[in-house]
Amino acid sequence: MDQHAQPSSIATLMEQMAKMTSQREQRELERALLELVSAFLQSDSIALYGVRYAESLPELKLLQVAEKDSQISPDSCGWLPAGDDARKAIAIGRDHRAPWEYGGHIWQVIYQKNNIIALLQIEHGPLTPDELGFLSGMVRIHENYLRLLYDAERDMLTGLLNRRSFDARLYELLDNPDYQHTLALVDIDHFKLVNDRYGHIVGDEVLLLVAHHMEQVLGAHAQLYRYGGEEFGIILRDEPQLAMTRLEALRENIASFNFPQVGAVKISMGYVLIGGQMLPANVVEQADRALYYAKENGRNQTCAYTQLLQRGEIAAQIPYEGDIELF
Ligand SMILES: Nc1nc2c(ncn2[C@@H]2O[C@H](COP(=O)(O)OP(=O)(O)OP(=O)(O)O)[C@@H](O)[C@H]2O)c(=O)[nH]1
Repeated sequence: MDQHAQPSSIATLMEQMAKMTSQREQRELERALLELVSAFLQSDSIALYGVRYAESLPELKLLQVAEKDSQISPDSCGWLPAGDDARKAIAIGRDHRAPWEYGGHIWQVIYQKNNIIALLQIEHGPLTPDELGFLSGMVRIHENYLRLLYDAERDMLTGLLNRRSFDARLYELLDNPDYQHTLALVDIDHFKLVNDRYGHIVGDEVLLLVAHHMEQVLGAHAQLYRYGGEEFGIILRDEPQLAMTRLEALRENIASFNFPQVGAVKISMGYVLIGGQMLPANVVEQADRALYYAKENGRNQTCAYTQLLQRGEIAAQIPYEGDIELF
């Protein structure tokens, strides 16, 4: 800790707190939390790590760092197995959510929906009761805002990302194409029949289970969205050939599952490489046309827009040139 640093005034802290609670994006919210804690504790080094589990062992990824003269860029850091101190802090954080001092650091876990998703590591000596209370309170406020952000971007029924997040992600990908991505649209076959025969609640259960299978089969390779109704969107970090293999694995996985009460449920999919299209609406339209073809030609299959085009099965799409979208 810097012995000569002046404690921040209440006015400065309130301003920092207002800044934190005005954030609408997770990374900005985390950045503001670090600034606030840094202003209050006058610590020379604070790091925020993301936490995930690989075969029940915690792994950490540096998300944000507030450090004097730091050369570290969080963007260059990947997931690494948690060190002994961090592992201990996470284990203690499961029962004890208050800040905890160990090995010259203060550790504080951050929860989201009963899971530890992040870990604060603050270089600091033992905290006074006031400092402990402040840090604890700030982290609770941060968690409340994380929850609001989480709910705003998710679908209530399936827990997948919602349509709003889908649109935002497509804009992002078309604006900054980094490496290849594929968009697939998924539609449950004859889903109306499920609702008609077994009722809406069973229909909801089918949607939930389909989402669960998507997470199980594609979770590590794709972002999953509930696009609307019984339709899902998948953005795969793969070129179309590999995407096809993964999508077929999903289709077969769902087709072989015995859905409670309903029995067999099938899905149809259409996909396209993201890139070169002018607007998100063009990408969606291309995937949708491949999906429509799959539906019209037997269902329970996966169709590629580009292949259908090359084979002359569908006509080329006329891009929406007049569709001016201002963002
Ligand atoms: N249970 C439930 N049903 C939904 C939900 N959203 C949309 N649906 C139903 O999904 C069904 C979609 O039916 P259709 O668009 O006719 O398509 P389909 O029966 O799946 O037939 P194909 O797509 O042609 O194979 C309708 O019955 C909607 O009421 C939901 O959140 N829960």
